[in-house]
Amino acid sequence: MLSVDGLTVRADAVDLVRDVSFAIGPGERVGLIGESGSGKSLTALSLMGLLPEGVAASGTARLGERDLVGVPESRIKDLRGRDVSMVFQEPMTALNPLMRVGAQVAEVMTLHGRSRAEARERAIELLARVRLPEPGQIARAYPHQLSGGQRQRVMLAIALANGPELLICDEPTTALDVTVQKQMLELIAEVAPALLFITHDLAVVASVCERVLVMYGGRVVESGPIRDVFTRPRHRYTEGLLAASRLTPRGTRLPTIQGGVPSAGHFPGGCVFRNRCPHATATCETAPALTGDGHAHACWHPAD
Ligand SMILES: Nc1ncnc2c1ncn2[C@@H]1O[C@H](COP(=O)(O)OP(=O)(O)OP(=O)(O)O)[C@@H](O)[C@H]1O
Repeated sequence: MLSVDGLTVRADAVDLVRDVSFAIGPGERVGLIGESGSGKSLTALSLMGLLPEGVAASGTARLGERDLVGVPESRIKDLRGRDVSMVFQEPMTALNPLMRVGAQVAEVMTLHGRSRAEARERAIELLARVRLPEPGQIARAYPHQLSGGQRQRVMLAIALANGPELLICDEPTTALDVTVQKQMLELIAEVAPALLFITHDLAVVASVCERVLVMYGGRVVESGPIRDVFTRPRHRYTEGLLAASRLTPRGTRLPTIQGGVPSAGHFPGGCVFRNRCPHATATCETAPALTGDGHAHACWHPAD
């Protein structure tokens, strides 16, 4: 459904993103990881027609039959927020502080042709869909009256308003505390029609996505199912990322605890794997007894 081929992003004759190709099918959740400056955001912004001035994309990106790259702003404007939409890291800068949130959710629908009455009604349904309590009341609130997590849910409601085929999230939970982050990640995984999810955090990508693309120096250096990439990384950069992450790298001999159940890691905010351990050979279970906070993660895989 989304098909990106040879995407290159350039500024002042310098390639910032080089020859990136990937596809995302309906319902698929794909992570885009890589260090700061590796080109993740520019890749995403290219698909939204939102590159900064002086930065240009070439190559092809198609959503179904529609071109996203190399088309005039007038054309991409019709697709943006309707067929493909994006949730950014900081909702406070994306929301209009002077406008009630219900009106902001409704606006993205009236811009794409819905009547005002219909848009207002649907805005409340959307606020309920992103699990905001008392959606009617929230609709009348201004952004500063909501918590960071609530504002991010409003952004998600806006992104979903026109029933997009693809949702792009760029570090959507980085600014949130761990418990709120976990709830938001679960919600995104549940509601995204198809997802491109950008993050620095490998544990987050393992909890939300089925497939992952690893960017380094503007290129995709590795891609595949999470399980394969995280257990058998082929690129040295991916190995380094895994070693530096909260995930246990392949081949680590894990301590045995409590009747022979070995533990792979402890995630204070909750087990991000929810029994879907990315290690190919792992048996995995949540083991509340381990720490008493209900969120220890027990996971075993053999050393080489
Ligand atoms: N407007 C611009 N003009 C020139 N170079 C830019 C511009 N925006 C970004 N870059 C450069 O392009 C490269 C990729 O940036 P990008 O924002 O896509 O990285 P990223 O992987 O998303 O990083 P982060 O995780 O920090 O957001 C970086 O080297 C950055 O400095």
